[in-house]
Amino acid sequence: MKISEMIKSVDSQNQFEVLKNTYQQIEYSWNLKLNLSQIDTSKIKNVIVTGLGGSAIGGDLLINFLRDEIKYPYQVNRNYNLPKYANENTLVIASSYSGNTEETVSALNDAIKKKCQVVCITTGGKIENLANQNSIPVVKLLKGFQPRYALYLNFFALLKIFESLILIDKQEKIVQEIILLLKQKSEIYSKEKNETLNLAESLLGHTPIIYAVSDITSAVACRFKGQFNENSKVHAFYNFYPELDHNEIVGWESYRSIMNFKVINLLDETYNEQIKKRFEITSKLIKNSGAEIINLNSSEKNFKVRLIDLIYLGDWITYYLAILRNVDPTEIDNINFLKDNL
Ligand SMILES: O=P(O)(O)OC[C@H]1O[C@H](O)[C@H](O)[C@@H](O)[C@@H]1O
Repeated sequence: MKISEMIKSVDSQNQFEVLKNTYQQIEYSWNLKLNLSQIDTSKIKNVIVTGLGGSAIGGDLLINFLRDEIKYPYQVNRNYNLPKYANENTLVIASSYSGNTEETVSALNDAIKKKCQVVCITTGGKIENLANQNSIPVVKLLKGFQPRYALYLNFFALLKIFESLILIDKQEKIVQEIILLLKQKSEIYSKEKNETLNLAESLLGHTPIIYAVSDITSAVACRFKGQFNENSKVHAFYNFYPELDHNEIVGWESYRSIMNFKVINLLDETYNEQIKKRFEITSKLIKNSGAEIINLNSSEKNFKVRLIDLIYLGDWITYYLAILRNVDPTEIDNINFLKDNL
């Protein structure tokens, strides 16, 4: 059966179109007119982004994206409460696409209690209500997406907040480059035959293990894993160099091919030379133990563009893996069951 026919029969909410139009999410968020006059930038000493799932990954991605630019201690919080140090000198960005994720609502309440300076990113829900009641600025996202498919809305809104508060330099040029790239890639990846579909085919029947590098490509690995879980409904695991060379590498000694792992190395030219060697040596050991490896990298010139290029690549691979496995890339039954029973 042709892939376009398979898509018609399993993709209930047309995520194919959502993926194709991803660049429009960036345009939307980047063109937002923000009013953040309540925030006193001179008081900010540290920043916390609080959220879960796709909304937390937006926060993680900022660490990778701005790794040479953020001048403040910065943390992503994925829990009901904020860390003890949060106070009036903390900028808290509460990020929830739906506005109803209970951990984020609770963390927002904590931020209000601790008198932090707060900005919310959401489409509405409880987060928007709480923000309105407490005169907190809200950056409103476009409605109608599954939260994880709205990562680009979320991430570029976050970036815009940083830029508007002059916590970082202007990002205009790079954002326009990214928009252009995703426009081009969307044409390629939506073709009947394309590399993301081939990669998905090569992963059928395997458990992906994604390896990246701390603080450089770590958010991309986390995104890949989450998308394999939620879109393709498979287990996936991720880890980072150099840490994995101090523990996980030993686990490969007892690997058996029946386990069907497939390693995805996320490579980048900016990695430290020793890190590159670590990838080579560790990959040799993995191959010797019987597992296959897929090397992925982006050939774009700019590091920030490469990061988004890889994220977009992963979004398509995990989407096609869902289609090939005949599972709906929208449905997340176990998460719904859990939420109904909490
Ligand atoms: O961004 P939010 O609406 O707070 O959602 C946060 C997360 O919640 C759920 O568990 C979804 O399945 C995830 O895909 C989502 O990223």
